[in-house]
Amino acid sequence: MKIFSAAQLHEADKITTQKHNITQLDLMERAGTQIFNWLHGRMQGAQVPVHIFCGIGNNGGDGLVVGRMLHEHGYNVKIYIANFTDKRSKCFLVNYDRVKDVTKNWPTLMTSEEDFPEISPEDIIIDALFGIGLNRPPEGWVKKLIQYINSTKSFKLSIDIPSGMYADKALDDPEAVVRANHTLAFQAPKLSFFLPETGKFVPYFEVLEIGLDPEYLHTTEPLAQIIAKPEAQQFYKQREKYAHKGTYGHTLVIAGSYGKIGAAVLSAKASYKTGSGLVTAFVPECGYTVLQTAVPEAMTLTDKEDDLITEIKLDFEPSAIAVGMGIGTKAETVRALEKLFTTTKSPMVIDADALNCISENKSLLEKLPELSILTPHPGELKRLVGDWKDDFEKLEKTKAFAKQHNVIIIVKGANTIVAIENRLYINTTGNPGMATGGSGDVLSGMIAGLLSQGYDPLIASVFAAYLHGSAGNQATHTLGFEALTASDIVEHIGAAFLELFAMKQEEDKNKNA
Ligand SMILES: NC(=O)C1=CN([C@@H]2O[C@H](COP(=O)(O)OP(=O)(O)OC[C@H]3O[C@@H](n4cnc5c(N)ncnc54)[C@H](OP(=O)(O)O)[C@@H]3O)[C@@H](O)[C@H]2O)[C@@H](O)CC1
Ligand SMILES: [K+]
Repeated sequence: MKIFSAAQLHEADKITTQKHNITQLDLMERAGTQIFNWLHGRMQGAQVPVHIFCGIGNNGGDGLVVGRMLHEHGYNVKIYIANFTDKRSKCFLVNYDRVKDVTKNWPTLMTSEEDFPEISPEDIIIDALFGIGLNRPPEGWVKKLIQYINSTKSFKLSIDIPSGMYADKALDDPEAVVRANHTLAFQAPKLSFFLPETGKFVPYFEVLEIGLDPEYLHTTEPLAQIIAKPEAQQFYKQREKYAHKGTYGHTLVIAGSYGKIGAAVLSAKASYKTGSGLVTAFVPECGYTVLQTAVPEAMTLTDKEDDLITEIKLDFEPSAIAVGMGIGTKAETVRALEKLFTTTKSPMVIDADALNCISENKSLLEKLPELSILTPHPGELKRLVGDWKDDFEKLEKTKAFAKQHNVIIIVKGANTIVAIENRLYINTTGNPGMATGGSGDVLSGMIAGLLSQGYDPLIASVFAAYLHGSAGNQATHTLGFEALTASDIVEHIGAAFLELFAMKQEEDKNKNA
């Protein structure tokens, strides 16, 4: 699924009305009807008081359509217009009149704090104050209204976007955003839903299709793309019946130093569990017995040094390499990395301390093989691309860095984001339990495991991020968040593959029935 900017959504709106010979009002009716259907399906006529707060733009117009339909269906609804300016939109005005046609309970015009209504904790609030047309932070009594809404214990449903938040830029005033329990976004989610500073205002959302012009949506380069189950299903390559272990590549995991050999164990195991035919771990001498015991399937090569990696000597050509987990940043290790980068042709995942080595020795960047995959957490990313003022600038800097150095960057976080050239892919799986030591080592091993099997670097990146989050989600079914460890993620990689097609099998069964 694609994510569009506010400007693109306005453009899509315009093109849809022109090409499909419908009016803006028809589109608003569609949008409002979708929200009404969502509510009606859940409320089933319940007489819970519903308070709809409308602005004077088209988001407010949507609120009026919902209010009219709720009235028509006998719901207990009260509509308020936050009358902060006289510049009401055309569609707002038409729908304002239409409400008056169906009820004597006319909308209340609010012009100051004195007009704020009483709201009980059991009531429902619908927030239609501002949509994607917000162009400055809400101020004065309108900001107070948002804070008043937030102070209630009522369930808050935002239409299209929580009012006070922009679709595609940083918040101006976090005190002036509706803290919605749920958001129903039209046609596509907004980029701000997925970034830490703004996403916290959108704990849950659903997308409602409103039939914007398919050609525009298909051909327009989006701000970002969402990787959810339908996309992940398409990435999967079926294994061949006559395959042998050589068919699925030989992954090399270069990891570990004294006290951090576990990073190599997790990564090597994850490569195997993701389907790599063979896995070799290259570790300092002190890791030999650990590896042979903890991952008997893996072959182990060791450095001449006991406690760190100083020279990577290989006796085979790896199909893919994951390097950096727990290796430290000593000068000898940096030299070993430099040699690796300049001599190897294998696709490569560069993680953790290897990234820190690069940050401290920027000349290494020029030596990276093309389309190497860098997997920084926020601290490592900052050391690579420099500081940022907000999440949106972080993405811009990341994209610029990826383009400049012809690499793929996987920004790890609640929504892991993959950047390549000017494009962004946002992962949707994962959970807070996965913020645990070793989780990243598992991801690196998984990406390399997919690379070894011939997945191209971009697909390996986005698919591994999806499977990694999905494995973490599977693990929570029996463990919850707190008890989840990186080893549990590894143990649930199989379940993540199975889950990928679980629904599809059900659908196929239904189709054949
Ligand atoms: N995408 C689609 O295809 C469809 C979209 N639809 C809906 O339209 C919504 C977008 O509507 P919209 O463009 O009218 O903007 P919206 O947010 O309602 O109003 C903003 C208005 O308020 C003003 N204003 C701005 N900031 C302000 C502030 N801080 N404090 C005070 N005033 C402020 C600003 O005017 P200004 O004062 O700047 O002249 C502007 O006029 C969208 O979210 C969705 O719900 C559906 O109906 C159908 C299909
Ligand atoms: K809203």
